[in-house]
Amino acid sequence: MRTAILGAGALGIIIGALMTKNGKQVELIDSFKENVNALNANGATVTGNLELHQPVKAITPEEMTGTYDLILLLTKQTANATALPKLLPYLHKDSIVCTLQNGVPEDLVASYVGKERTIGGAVGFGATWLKPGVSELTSTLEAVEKFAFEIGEIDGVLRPRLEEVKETLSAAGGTTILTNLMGIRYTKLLMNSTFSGMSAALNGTFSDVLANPKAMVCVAHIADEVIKVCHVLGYRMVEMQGADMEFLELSSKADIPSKMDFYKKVWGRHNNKASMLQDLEKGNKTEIDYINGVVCLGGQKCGVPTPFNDMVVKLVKEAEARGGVNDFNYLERFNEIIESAK
Ligand SMILES: NC(=O)C1=CN([C@@H]2O[C@H](COP(=O)(O)OP(=O)(O)OC[C@H]3O[C@@H](n4cnc5c(N)ncnc54)[C@H](OP(=O)(O)O)[C@@H]3O)[C@@H](O)[C@H]2O)C=CC1
Ligand SMILES: CC(C)(CO)C(=O)C(=O)O
Repeated sequence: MRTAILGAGALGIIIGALMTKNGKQVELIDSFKENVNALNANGATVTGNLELHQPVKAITPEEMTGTYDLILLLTKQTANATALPKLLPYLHKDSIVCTLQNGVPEDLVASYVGKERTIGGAVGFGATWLKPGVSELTSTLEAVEKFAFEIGEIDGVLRPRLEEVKETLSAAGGTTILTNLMGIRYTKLLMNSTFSGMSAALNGTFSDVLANPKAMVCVAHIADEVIKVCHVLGYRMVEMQGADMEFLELSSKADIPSKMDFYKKVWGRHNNKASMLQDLEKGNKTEIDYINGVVCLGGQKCGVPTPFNDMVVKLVKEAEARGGVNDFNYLERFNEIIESAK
C-alpha cells in the first residue's frame, strides 16, 4: 500500500516516525518547507512521553508524484478546502483517504475526494508540535499502544479495506475497527468540545479547567448539549478508552456534582493543552467551527439549545480576531447562562 500522511505536524510527525520505525514505508507530506527540510535532514524527533529519533521521508505537496493507495489526513480541518482539491491528481479510483482529524470531517472530506474513497477515525492521544521536525507526545505511551485509532466506514459497513488500513495504522499504535463511526465521532467531539473548547476559550490546560469549579459547571453543560444533539441526530456515544460518556447526560443541573468524579477519572490523566489553544498561541485560525461549532449547528438543525457551546465558539473567535489568547476571567461571560440553566 503506497501510503502518505498529509500534514506532518503534531500528530503526523509521531505517527510517521512510529510507522517508519515499525517497517512501513510512509511519506510525510507537509506544506511548511522548513518542517520538511528538518524532517529530511535530522529525521523525525519525538519527545515527551516517548523519546524517539527516526529517519523519515518528507516532501512538500508540490513534490508529490504518482498516486497513493492510502492517505492519512492529518492537516487541520481549516486546511481542507486548500489541501483536498490539490490531492485529487494523486488519487486513483480505489485510493483511500482516511481522515483522522477531530470533529466530524467525513462529509466535508467526501465532498472533495468522493464518498467511496473516504473513511475516518478518531485519534486517542495528544501531541504538541514543538519546532520543525519535532513533536511532543503529551499522552502516555500506553494510550498510543492501546487506543491510538478507532476507524470505520461512513456507512458502518465492514469492508475488507478497513483491515488493510488497520494493518498499516497498527504500526503506529493500537487500532480498532468500529461499525459505528459516528458514535466514536460524537464521543470524541464531546471530549474536544468540553476540555479542548474550554482550554482554548480560557487559555488553560485540561488540569486548569478540571481544578476550577465554575469552569467544570460549564463543562458539564457543554457535554450535556453534545449528548442531546448526538441523540436527536440518531447516534449514541460509544465507549472510549473504557469511559462511557452517556453517563454525562444531565436531567437537570442538580445532577452536575454527581458527574465530577467521572470527569476527574477520565481527564485527570490527560494534562494536555488543546490543539486549538496551540493554534491561538501561534496566531492561527482554530478548528472551533469544526468542534464546538458542529454541536451548535447540529443543535440549530434539530432544535436543541446549545448556549454553552455557543459561548465557547464566541470566546475562541474573539481571541482569534484579536490574535491572542483569553484568560480565566472570561469565565464571567458564562454567568448569565449558568444562572438560567435548568
Ligand atoms: N494535536 C493533537 O493532540 C491532536 C490533534 N487531532 C486532530 O488531528 C488533526 C491534525 O492536528 P495536529 O497534528 O495538531 O495539527 P498541526 O497543525 O500540528 O499539523 C498540521 C500540519 O499540516 C500542515 N499543513 C497545513 N496545510 C497543509 C496543506 N495544504 N498540505 C500539507 N500540509 C499542510 C501544517 O503546516 P502549517 O503549520 O504551516 O500550517 C502543519 O505542519 C487536527 O484535525 C486535530 O484536531 C486529534 C487528536 C489529537
Ligand atoms: C484531546 C486531545 C488533546 C487529544 O487527546 C485533542 O484531540 C486535541 O487537543 O485536539
